[in-house]
Amino acid sequence: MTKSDNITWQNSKVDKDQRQQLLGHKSAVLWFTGLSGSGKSTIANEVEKRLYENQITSYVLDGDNVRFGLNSNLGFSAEDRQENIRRIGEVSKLFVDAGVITLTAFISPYREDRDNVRKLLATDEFIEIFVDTPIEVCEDRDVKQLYAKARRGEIKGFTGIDAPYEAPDKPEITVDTSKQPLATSVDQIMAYLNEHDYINVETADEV
Ligand SMILES: Nc1ncnc2c1ncn2[C@@H]1O[C@H](COP(=O)(O)OS(=O)(=O)O)[C@@H](OP(=O)(O)O)[C@H]1O
Ligand SMILES: Nc1ncnc2c1ncn2[C@@H]1O[C@H](COP(=O)(O)OP(=O)(O)O)[C@@H](O)[C@H]1O
Repeated sequence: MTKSDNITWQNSKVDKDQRQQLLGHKSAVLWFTGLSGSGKSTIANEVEKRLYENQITSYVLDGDNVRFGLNSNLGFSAEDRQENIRRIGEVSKLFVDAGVITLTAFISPYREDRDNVRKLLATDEFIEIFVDTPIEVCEDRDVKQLYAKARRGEIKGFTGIDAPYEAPDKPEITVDTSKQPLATSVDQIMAYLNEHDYINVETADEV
């Protein structure tokens, strides 16, 4: 649905398949979801590094960073989170069309919002990665001291404390950073990409 009248879709002369051929690998979104502090950014950035070292074009869209720019007019109400994820879904689709392996690190707490992004893309272009780290571990880490603030009532509607997190039903990949080291999660994701023919990387490197 669009608010604008009198707009026409403009076809390009170079298509996604050609861009993928040029880059030498398929494109897709690696959609990380999980609580604040679960490890989304850490893993996404390490996977990006590993892909780069293997000459694979990738890009990380990160919750905090995108909220400084594109989504600076959005807060943390359910409606704003929905719009946040909708926009990131659309941006991810553009990146995938450009041939890039796109990694997104957003809490994306609502199942319906994530499923709407899945619907925007082809079946094999959306890879949901559930960073299933228990809240006790996230809260214990409290990287940004936000859980402490939320417990003191200084932040309202904090995910996992007084705002919901809906876990995925059937994520393509699940990692629990309280049970496995960073390198194992990175290997697991690289292996998935290799096994499903997104990339063709000979051996796993050290993280
Ligand atoms: N109320 C509330 N709830 C959850 N998180 C909060 C909140 N306020 C600020 N923050 C900080 O914002 C980061 C989450 O932004 P996202 O864009 O990923 O959130 S969402 O997907 O729209 O739910 C999140 O970053 P991460 O820790 O990287 O997940 C927090 O640092
Ligand atoms: N096995 C692990 N995998 C990923 N992160 C880990 C692990 N163990 C500890 N951490 C730490 O947990 C924190 C996760 O923070 P971050 O990646 O910013 O999470 P998120 O993006 O989900 O908010 C980082 O400080 C990271 O160093």
